[in-house]
Amino acid sequence: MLIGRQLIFMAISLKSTCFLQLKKPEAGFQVCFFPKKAVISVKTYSPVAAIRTMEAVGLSETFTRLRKQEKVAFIPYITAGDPDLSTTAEALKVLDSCGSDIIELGVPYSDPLADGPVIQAAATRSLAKGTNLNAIISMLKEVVPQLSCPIALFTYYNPILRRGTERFMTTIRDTGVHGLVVPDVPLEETETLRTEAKKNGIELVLLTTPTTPADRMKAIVDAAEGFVYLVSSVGVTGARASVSNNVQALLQEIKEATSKPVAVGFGISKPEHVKQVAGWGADGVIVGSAMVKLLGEAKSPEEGLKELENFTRSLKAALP
Ligand SMILES: O=P(O)(O)OC[C@@H](O)[C@@H](O)c1c[nH]c2ccccc12
Repeated sequence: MLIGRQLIFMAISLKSTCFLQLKKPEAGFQVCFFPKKAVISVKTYSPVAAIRTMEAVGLSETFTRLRKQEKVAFIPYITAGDPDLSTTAEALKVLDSCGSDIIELGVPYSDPLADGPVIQAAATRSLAKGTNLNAIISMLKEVVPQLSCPIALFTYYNPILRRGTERFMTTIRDTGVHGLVVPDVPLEETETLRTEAKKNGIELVLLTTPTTPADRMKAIVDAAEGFVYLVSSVGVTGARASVSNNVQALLQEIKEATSKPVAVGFGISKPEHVKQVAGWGADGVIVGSAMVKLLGEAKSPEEGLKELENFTRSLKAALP
């Protein structure tokens, strides 16, 4: 039997035990082996993905799986290095184990023009601690293999520019990152980013806002990978008392233009918000500032992690 590239396998089922013989196991295939169930699962890898060691699948595939189960993705955002990188590592594990479907991890930046006071303050604290991209990368190399959900790295363009797009993409690919969100690059300027991201198996998420004109929104959703990020309201990030009713109509408009998954972010901070947005037909909900605040303002990292866990569980419980 021929699957993908050169894999030829022979399965011999002996009562309840399966044996697989791989002619070319080094060619980038993973074989899952279930001794008691006589089930053979063969996961094909592209050569790029073969570098990865963790189990998580990419962003689009995560949404495909969730859609089949009629579930809505829960996507928390935290800023790397606040209060410190070892707490971020623990926070990623906590968020993963509480059922997050994708985690958006922010690279702190000195001029975060789309961020409100909470994430700005988190970035400032993180930078003051000396957090930089190299340190984030080393942390991710250790932690990503322990996570079952994919990571979408969030960064303003400057750190990419400094490193060079090509090198940036190969570096994040090697850590096992699956997606990328860059809020300050307009669609017209994303070509190089998209090409390099694609080469490295990274899905580049694009954002649309309530003030994006219809034909521009269409161009954005056509080019978006992983998912479309619907910014719920104009302005900057930060918890709000309610989610704008306008989001329902915006979701409908986007869904008429694309079958790609759409996740809503900005201002979502309570279980009621999460429930409401899911009820309006979103494929995912993104919660940032409310998470960042818990971690950044806790009396100790341990307390912050505990609060993060409780909060994540309460938001998850509000989703179908
Ligand atoms: O913080 P909020 O309002 O919950 O929004 C999500 C958000 O934090 C995250 O996706 C994000 C953080 N910084 C951003 C800048 C632009 C767009 C999105 C973001």
